Amino acid sequence: MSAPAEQAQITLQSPDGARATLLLHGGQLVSWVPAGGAEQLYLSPTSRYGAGVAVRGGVPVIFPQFAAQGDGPRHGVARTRAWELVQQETGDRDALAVLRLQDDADTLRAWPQAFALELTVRIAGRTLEMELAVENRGEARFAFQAALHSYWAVEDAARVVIEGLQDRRYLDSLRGEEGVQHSHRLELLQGQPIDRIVYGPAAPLRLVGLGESSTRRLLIETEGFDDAVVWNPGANHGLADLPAEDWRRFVCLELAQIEHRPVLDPGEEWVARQTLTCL
Ligand SMILES: O=P(O)(O)OC[C@H]1O[C@@H](O)[C@H](O)[C@@H](O)[C@@H]1O
Repeated sequence: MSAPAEQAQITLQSPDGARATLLLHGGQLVSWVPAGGAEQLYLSPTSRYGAGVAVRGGVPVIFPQFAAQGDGPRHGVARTRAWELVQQETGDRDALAVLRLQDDADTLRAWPQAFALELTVRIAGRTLEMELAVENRGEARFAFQAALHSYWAVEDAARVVIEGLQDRRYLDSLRGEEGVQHSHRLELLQGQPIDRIVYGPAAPLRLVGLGESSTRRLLIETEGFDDAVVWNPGANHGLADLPAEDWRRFVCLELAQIEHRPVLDPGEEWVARQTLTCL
């Protein structure tokens, strides 16, 4: 599914054939096709678009608040605003774009801090790199949360296994209970919702989709993000911007900074990355 043509978008194509599409709205990556591969991101065909709206799918940028863990808009102010393109380049082996968002009268009403975000997206071969930089451009210290809320396309969410979260403490956001995952593999339950914040996940993580004809493996590595979120709304989701059956079509595995909020003094910057490799 691609975003409507009237949405302002940037297309990246590396010489080896990898492709990606970013919307200026939300600075949101909505498509990544590695060289010789298939679409890796889920984008809801019934997503809404427009000012102030969150697009359902791709990789929304969550900042400065995760979910309802603060007084501001749910999942923050970055995913519902227009970003600007500040750089786009095609190299010998890669293609990249840098998008920027900074505070304005609207964001200051929602969160009274002067900030700048820069998102760098680079594709090459079967790899995608996303770097998020947060800068304090104001005169007061601030703390924040952030996440790259990635919707990975899968054949069947009920047949997905996530590896690499073993022995990690997690918060089950549906039950409000903490637990520890002991097993090496987290298997998603048939049609049941899952919503977990996993603290201090091991890197790398692996998302394994057991398809009818083949097994798909995505390797997820991070520098700078301490947490991960696993989310799927399950069969009875009731989400207006998601077709009833499409809970099967994706799993959100998001790298995030939730438990320990980075604190930035005026002029300071925080940077974190996620690198995906389609195995
Ligand atoms: O519907 P939203 O605001 O995009 O949020 C989707 C999901 O995002 C996940 O990151 C949260 O862990 C879930 O609790 C939430 O339901």
